[in-house]
Amino acid sequence: MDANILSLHNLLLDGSFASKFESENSSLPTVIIVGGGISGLAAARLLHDASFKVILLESRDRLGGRIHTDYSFGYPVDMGASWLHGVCNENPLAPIIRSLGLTLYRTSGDDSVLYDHDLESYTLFDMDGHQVPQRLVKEVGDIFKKILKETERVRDAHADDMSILQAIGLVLDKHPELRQEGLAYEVLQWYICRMEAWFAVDADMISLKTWDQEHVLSGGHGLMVQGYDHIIKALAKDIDIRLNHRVTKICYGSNKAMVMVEGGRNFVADAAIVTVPIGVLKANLIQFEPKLPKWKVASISDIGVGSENKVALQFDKVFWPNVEFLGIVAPTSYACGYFLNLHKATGHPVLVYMAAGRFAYDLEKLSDESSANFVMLQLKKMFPDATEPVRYLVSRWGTDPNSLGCYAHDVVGKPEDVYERLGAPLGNLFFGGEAVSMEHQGSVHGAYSAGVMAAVNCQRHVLGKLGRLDKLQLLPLRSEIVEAAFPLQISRM
Ligand SMILES: Cc1cc2nc3c(=O)[nH]c(=O)nc-3n(C[C@H](O)[C@H](O)[C@H](O)COP(=O)(O)OP(=O)(O)OC[C@H]3O[C@@H](n4cnc5c(N)ncnc54)[C@H](O)[C@@H]3O)c2cc1C
Repeated sequence: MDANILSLHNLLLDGSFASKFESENSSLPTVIIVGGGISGLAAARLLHDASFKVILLESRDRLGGRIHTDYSFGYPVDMGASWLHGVCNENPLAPIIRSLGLTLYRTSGDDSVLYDHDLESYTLFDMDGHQVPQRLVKEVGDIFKKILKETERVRDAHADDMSILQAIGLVLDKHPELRQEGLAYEVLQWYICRMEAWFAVDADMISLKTWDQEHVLSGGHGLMVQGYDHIIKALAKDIDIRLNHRVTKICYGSNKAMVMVEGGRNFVADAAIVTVPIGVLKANLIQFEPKLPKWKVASISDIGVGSENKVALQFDKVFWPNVEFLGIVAPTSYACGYFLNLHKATGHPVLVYMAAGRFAYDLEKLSDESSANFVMLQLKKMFPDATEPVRYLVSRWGTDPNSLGCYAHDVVGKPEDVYERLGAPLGNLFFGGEAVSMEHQGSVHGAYSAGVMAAVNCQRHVLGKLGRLDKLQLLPLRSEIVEAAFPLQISRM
């Protein structure tokens, strides 16, 4: 018997059918969306605008997921995503950003070896607080580029994948002239630290085969000056959203989908779209009935997830130089650190310390106060006269049960088709979320596109079942958003 029917049958038998279901007494096609991040909201928006009845279930008491704009400093500070990667009209988020009139502060142009920053936008310090000469920063940056270029030869020479750290080791064995010593070695470690931040894992976990294979959108990288959550609010307008609804079980198949939440309430619809983070899927926090097939389970375990955390410090006055990034170099990439200077982009006296990979997980072992103290020690190395922060915020993306990591990455030796398998629908169950994005995992625009794609596939499936395919509507957004013709507003002071 179909698992859905079996579940319904069991509920009828124990007499709890009527009380347990929030049944949709409507002739409209119905879809339940699990997760209220950008991906779930993009899916909800599309289906709502296509006249579907949509219910979005979100476990937290807020929307946005890994987009979290905090206002407790009195102005927006993004504790999750903060950059638009690809400041160009091809970015699927560009129409919404334009229509909302949001400003972007561009921190790098195309092809920066630091991904989201230009080489010259940094001021680096050594562990004793001495500023690293800018000439050295630039020279080592160019050497780092050469080393990375040489890793392409290592890739060509080896059929099996290896970590980028291993490949860098092989390059330095073959080209001892590229080896660095003393302060230059520490600056090189700092570049590796920045690379680790992009993937949110340490260099021994970054895949040599795929690290540079992403088709990065053009236009460089821009900070969302007014905060990312304006996009969330715009997408959420008029959607039936149920906060504090943690989904524990999803029954799917060929007829109805049934979604159960903590506390025993159930929701039934024609289909469901799951957009919870890959970390949540990995931890089996949601039970599926029937069980997910082996190939789907394997895709979940074959996709990696890393962590990144931020400690945002608000000061009463600015005591640091007017550069975009302040960094500390150290003998290992683990011990290197850096601060994003929000003052440069927003005018607010805020520094955001960013930690990635194993260090991000280790930081979560500390209390908020200890994290802030640790970060202040780093800052005081650079600026002995640094004042104490007025307020601070600390993220915990790695251990928060609603995220369990920051975003997906390719593991070393990644099987070819993991993302296709993760995204493949199962009957009336569809998968969205950043990890499903074929080309842009780990990004807001990738998550958005994955949500749109899941909604389009879901819409086709449901209308096909109802014999109403003529009603298929592929418009990804409300027409007033799509038609907004303002240019992207980009600045760099
Ligand atoms: C620190 C950090 C920095 C980042 N920086 C950038 C950046 O600068 N630029 C960029 O493009 N990307 C960045 N990213 C990545 C980007 O934030 C994500 O790729 C994107 O926001 C993911 O969206 P999503 O909808 O797929 O997932 P999420 O936003 O995580 O949404 C999933 C939702 O599901 C909910 N949920 C979980 N479990 C359940 C359950 N059982 N039942 C119901 N709901 C549940 C969660 O609460 C969450 O709201 C960053 C991420 C982090 C953590």
